[in-house]
Amino acid sequence: MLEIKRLTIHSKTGPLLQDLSLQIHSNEIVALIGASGCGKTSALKFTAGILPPDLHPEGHLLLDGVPIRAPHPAISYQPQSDALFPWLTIAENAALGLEIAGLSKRTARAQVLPLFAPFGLAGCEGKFPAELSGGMRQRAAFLRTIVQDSRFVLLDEPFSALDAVTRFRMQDWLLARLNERPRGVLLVTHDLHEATGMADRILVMAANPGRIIREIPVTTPRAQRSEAALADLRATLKTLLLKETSL
Ligand SMILES: Nc1ncnc2c1ncn2[C@@H]1O[C@H](COP(=O)(O)OP(=O)(O)OP(=O)(O)O)[C@@H](O)[C@H]1O
Repeated sequence: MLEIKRLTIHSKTGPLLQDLSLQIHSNEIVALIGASGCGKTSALKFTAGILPPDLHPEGHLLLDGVPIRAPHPAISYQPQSDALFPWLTIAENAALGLEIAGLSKRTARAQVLPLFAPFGLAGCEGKFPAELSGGMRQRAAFLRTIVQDSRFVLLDEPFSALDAVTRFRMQDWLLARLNERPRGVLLVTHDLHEATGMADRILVMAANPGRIIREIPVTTPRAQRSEAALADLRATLKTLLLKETSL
């Protein structure tokens, strides 16, 4: 189990997050939703060990009950921006995490290449990020994260740049993959269909300072998650989010 315990993140202007605690088991998808700016990305960056130096975290990260320091090999992270290196090809970018983990260039490449076709990236292996659409770059970043095969995966709006059909395909691919190889996933999303369709539990955040205000289990089995079956849950989430967001 991966656990964030009593996390407060201080900035120059006050706390961004206040006393946030959450757990992710190694075989579940936990969705994190909340208004823009409530601190979802900051919580993920803390867990990935890449908070900017002007933010000061106070709290604990535990893996199976043992305190760890991030970055940690059991945790991989897909940032909101694709963060691909512009001077590397898509195949080189995708293989980078594996190479950093110690695999040879050749082995890393052999592991990433089979995923290019199912991710709709066949033929893009030798291209540079600037030659791809935003949606293709996002899928390349997803590929780079998923091939690391870590026990825990942090995904920050991983499918936000994809057209509806491609998004469904990637969501289905991820669910099938997790079925084969269970992993713990923390999924930040603004898409209530994505949250209710994919997650085992949904954590709802409020802002100023960022904190979790509700935890809602999604009890409908995945095979039965039709639009109609999830309508009430989405309505509840929408009401909660509207209450917490004043424009
Ligand atoms: N380095 C920083 N210094 C000061 N404040 C920051 C810093 N980074 C982010 N913030 C602020 O922290 C708050 C939370 O930002 P964060 O990106 O975590 O929110 P979010 O919920 O992921 O938003 P979105 O849904 O728009 O991606 C915002 O008000 C943001 O302006």
